[in-house]
Amino acid sequence: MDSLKQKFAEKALTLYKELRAIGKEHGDKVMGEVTLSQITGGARGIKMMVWETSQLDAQEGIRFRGYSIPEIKKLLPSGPQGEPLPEGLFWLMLTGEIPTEEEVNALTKDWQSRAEVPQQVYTTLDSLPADTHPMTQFTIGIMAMQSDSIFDRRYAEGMAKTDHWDAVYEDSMNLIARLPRVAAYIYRRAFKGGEHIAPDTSLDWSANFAHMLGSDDEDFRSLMRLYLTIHADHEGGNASAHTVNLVGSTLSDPYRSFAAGMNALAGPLHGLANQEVIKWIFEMIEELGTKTPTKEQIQQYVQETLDARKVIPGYGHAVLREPDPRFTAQRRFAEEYIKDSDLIETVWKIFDVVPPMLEALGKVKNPWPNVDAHSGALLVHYGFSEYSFYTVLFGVSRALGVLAAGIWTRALGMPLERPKSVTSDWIKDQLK
Ligand SMILES: CC(=O)SCCNC(=O)CCNC(=O)[C@H](O)C(C)(C)COP(=O)(O)OP(=O)(O)OC[C@H]1O[C@@H](n2cnc3c(N)ncnc32)[C@H](O)[C@@H]1OP(=O)(O)O
Ligand SMILES: O=C([O-])CC(=O)C(=O)O
Repeated sequence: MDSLKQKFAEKALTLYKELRAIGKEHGDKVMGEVTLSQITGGARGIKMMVWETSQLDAQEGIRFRGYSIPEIKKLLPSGPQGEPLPEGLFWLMLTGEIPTEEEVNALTKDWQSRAEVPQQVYTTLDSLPADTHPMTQFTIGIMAMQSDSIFDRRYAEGMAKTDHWDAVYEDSMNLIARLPRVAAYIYRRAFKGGEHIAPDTSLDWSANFAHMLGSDDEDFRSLMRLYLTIHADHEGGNASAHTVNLVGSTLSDPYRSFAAGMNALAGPLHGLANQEVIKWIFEMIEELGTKTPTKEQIQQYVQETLDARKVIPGYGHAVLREPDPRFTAQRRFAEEYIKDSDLIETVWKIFDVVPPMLEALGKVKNPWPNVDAHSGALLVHYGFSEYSFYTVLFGVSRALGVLAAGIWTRALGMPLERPKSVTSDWIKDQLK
């Protein structure tokens, strides 16, 4: 057994026993109550699952195993310019421990050894029109690998419940190892005439992904390390993570549950907002006829969007009530690495203009930017302006969190997820 799996197995067994005992002794303890507006309002704030890998605070933002983004940046093993390696975050999410450089290097090598993508994935992708949305290609590519599922095969062979986590671990590691190759293949066939770039196995997971996309720029590698780290996990209730959890709870294997989650990420109110943001900015620049719009011009354009009864993409959040620390981390990156970008200046001006306008509407609970408000402008700076691809990048990162959490969920023996729905008549009856 590799050292990560060994370490995880020890921790998971201890927590499994602990949770069982807690459940037995305190199972009836009331942990909250549910209001009518929560039932009709998208289940905001209802606690209904255990998610070990991260927890979100409305003010502070995400903490991975207790560590904030600035702490992660300081503590995790990093690339040459100091940006954290996502391999380290994956290790942390599975074990609760900050890994050593040696441990992270071993994980990089482990993923390299699993990264070969079966030929049928490329054949399947090649059969699709090249202009099929990259997120559609991504989920089809993932599903084309499903026949390789170790969980699926072992389940059919009669695997014991206590071994489920082990098979999910193997599938998850294989998926994470392969996803950059699948994603880069989609990018190059959709936008670079099918001229593919062979992997460079001397590089870490992020730098190799950057390389296969078409860039060996050291700054872009750093951006990818940061990007793939900060998008990885956002506790369990967000739409993509929750979908993975729900589908996985039926013992559908990691390929199927992850593909399902990616279809949730592809919605414009969730991960696809990253493409919507840059599309909205490009349209604004075109309409105004200037790459350096003033705050007054931006204000006017925001008003037009609101008047057309559309949302301002990249702003607002279901949980956060302060600027997203993932937005701030990207801003800091831009301040450090990028000088004189009109587009990034525009993103910052939008940040000055939008919040008071949303606040003035009197209904928006969070007027601040989320992670998607900044990411596109950074990618455009490094030459990646094909914004329909952006959510695939998000998905590659999100795999780290949802698959790590999925391993935990199986190790803790969590049951089939099945919350309760009610009819409007039932609600009216309750109010009588
Ligand atoms: C990675 C991520 O998923 S981060 C989120 C990415 N999504 C976006 O950026 C899309 C734009 N933002 C939004 O649509 C929302 O803020 C969401 C979907 C993120 C959160 O939705 P909710 O939790 O329902 O937000 P909230 O409770 O504040 O919504 C109340 C009202 O404000 C509106 N509102 C919220 N955000 C915005 C916005 N950015 N622009 C305009 N109106 C907004 C809602 O549409 C809703 O209007 P309604 O009552 O007329 O239907
Ligand atoms: O937490 C949410 O609801 C959405 C989000 O920011 C994410 O999934 O990264």
